[in-house]
Amino acid sequence: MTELRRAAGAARGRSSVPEATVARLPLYLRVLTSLADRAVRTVSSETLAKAAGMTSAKVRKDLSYLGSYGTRGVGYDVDFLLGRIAAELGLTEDRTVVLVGVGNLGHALAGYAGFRSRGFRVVALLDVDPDRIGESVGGVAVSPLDEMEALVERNQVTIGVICTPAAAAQAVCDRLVSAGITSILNFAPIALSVPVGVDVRKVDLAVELQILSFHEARKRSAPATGGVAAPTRSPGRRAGGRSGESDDPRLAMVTRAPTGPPTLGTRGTGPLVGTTGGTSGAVTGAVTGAKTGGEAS
Ligand SMILES: NC(=O)c1ccc[n+]([C@@H]2O[C@H](COP(=O)([O-])OP(=O)(O)OC[C@H]3O[C@@H](n4cnc5c(N)ncnc54)[C@H](O)[C@@H]3O)[C@@H](O)[C@H]2O)c1
Repeated sequence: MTELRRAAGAARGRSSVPEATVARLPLYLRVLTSLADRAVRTVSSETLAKAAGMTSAKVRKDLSYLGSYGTRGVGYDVDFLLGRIAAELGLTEDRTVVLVGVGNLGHALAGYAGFRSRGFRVVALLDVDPDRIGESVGGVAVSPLDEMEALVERNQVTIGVICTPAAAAQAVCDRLVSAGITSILNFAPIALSVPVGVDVRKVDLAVELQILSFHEARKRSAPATGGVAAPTRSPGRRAGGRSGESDDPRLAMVTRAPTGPPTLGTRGTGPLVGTTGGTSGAVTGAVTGAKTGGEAS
């Protein structure tokens, strides 16, 4: 706890950290958490890089933004680094979440234990279907949509998850924003409009599959040597480490054709492949970049 307080204090005085680095912090957090669980006290940038699927140079650069330079020959203090990253990501306090639309997807998400273990507490489930009201999912009872405002206020919720059909999503979003929600995770296949100051992230697994399909197609059309397509390598293990390396951790777990695809969208806004570090498990990949006052397409 002292470690966390120290880290939170340091975070308050921080300079701005690049968005690409912020996107990689959940990956480091996951690796460090696993090391801490095994009572590992220090870690080298090389070990961290290998586990997170990127180069050690990038790890060192990223961590330098947090004021963590490590000790030569020793590495980084795992607990301290955990605290710094948690502070940077605002994870030193639990976040409450409201989920709207408790159908197939909403059920799966609401019952996902990984949210709580990472500091996200689903405190309210909302739906319009009278048959769902009162049902308990993950220990939380489904409430009527009409109770949204009261539940958001009572639980000081700032994050909303939308799992409704697309046709209902914008209205639900507007209502969430009016109720005080300032961050939205949208699963509905629709681009949401939100006022400035509200962040939206969109998850679309179909986009992920389409991108995997793209890579499958490229693998097949890649020039074969002796009848075998050239091997693909993960960015983190690429010799030299630089060529084709992405700043986005969502690409870190993807094997790609050696030449890499042409632009698949603007970094941070386009569809990217892989597993998002902060949302692995029930929510994987397909998270488009967050934008203040609008949704990435
Ligand atoms: N992003 C992805 O990768 C992904 C994957 C699967 C589904 N989806 C999308 O997620 C959404 C939910 O899919 P599903 O399979 O769970 O559908 P579903 O029909 O099983 O569930 C939708 C739920 O939303 C509720 N609902 C409808 N209108 C509402 C409103 N105005 N307010 C509150 N609740 C409302 C319904 O009563 C229902 O319980 C859909 O938009 C679907 O396209 C996205």
